[in-house]
Amino acid sequence: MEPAHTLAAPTLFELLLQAPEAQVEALSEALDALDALSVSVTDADAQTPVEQALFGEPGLPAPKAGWQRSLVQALFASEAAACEAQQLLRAQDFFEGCEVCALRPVADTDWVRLTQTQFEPVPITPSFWIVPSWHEVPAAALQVIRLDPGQAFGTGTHPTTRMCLRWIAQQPLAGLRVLDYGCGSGILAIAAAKFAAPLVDAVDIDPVAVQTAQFNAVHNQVQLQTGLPDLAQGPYDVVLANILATPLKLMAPLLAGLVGRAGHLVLSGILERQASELQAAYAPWLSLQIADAEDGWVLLTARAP
Ligand SMILES: C[S@@+](CC[C@H](N)C(=O)[O-])C[C@H]1O[C@@H](n2cnc3c(N)ncnc32)[C@H](O)[C@@H]1O
Repeated sequence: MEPAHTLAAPTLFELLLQAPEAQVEALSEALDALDALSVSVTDADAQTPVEQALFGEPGLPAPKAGWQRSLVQALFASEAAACEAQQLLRAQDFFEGCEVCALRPVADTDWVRLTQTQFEPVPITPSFWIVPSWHEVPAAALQVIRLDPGQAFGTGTHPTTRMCLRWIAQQPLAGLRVLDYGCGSGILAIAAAKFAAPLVDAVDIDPVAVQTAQFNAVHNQVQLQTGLPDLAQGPYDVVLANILATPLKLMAPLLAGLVGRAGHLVLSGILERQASELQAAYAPWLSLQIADAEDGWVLLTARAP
């Protein structure tokens, strides 16, 4: 078994938010997208005279996602991930009316067990799997990325990552130059290299993600050029970016400008209801279409002329 370098940190970090009922669902989905290990919602007014009970019919889900004032607790594997989630959430339109109550370490005495039980091998296609280092490779897995959950987003368990991976697995990438913008763990860049792309750049604003991507590339026997965003110098045949909708909108001129002639732009991290805003933001350069959808998230792709 390979050493699981990312399991060394014994502490989880809690991001505690207060949110009005209408925002709880969007907030929980976004925390999930930001690689929270778990998200739980409780009544902010519990044990007070205005406490509300939420009862569903027996056998049916609760009638609402949250209480009038909900406490949303998300656990992260690192302080950096919790801080980044906080910053990205603050920039989202649905954060209005929400507030951050705490960002603090929480003791976790059985982190290895918790992590290992939460991350099983993930099939992307019947023959392409993401497999943690402590698992045997499933017999059906002909193409494999070995990846452990750690300090950077991207384990293959989230729909936004899975949709990008499915897209990569369907493309003839031989001879193409690929950029993974916002690489996190490097999972998309590693997949592109495994699916025959000869030149792959992976960039992130978070230096820990850059390091993690390089570590994961070495452990998967692929070559990536990793670095901070300045490393990205177009034109690329494929630009992949799985970031949230607000930063993707702001980065429209930059990302569209990195795509070469007949190149592909692949954007993820976008909720269904945000697709048209993104299409409008990129319209001066590229015509984004919905190429895939999963659990309320969409994958938007465009081909340059
Ligand atoms: C949702 S994670 C995606 C990770 C991985 N590519 C995947 O698909 O699972 C988004 C990543 O984008 C990075 N990021 C956020 N804003 C960025 C920006 N303006 N420039 C570069 N990277 C950014 C974050 O640090 C984070 O690692």
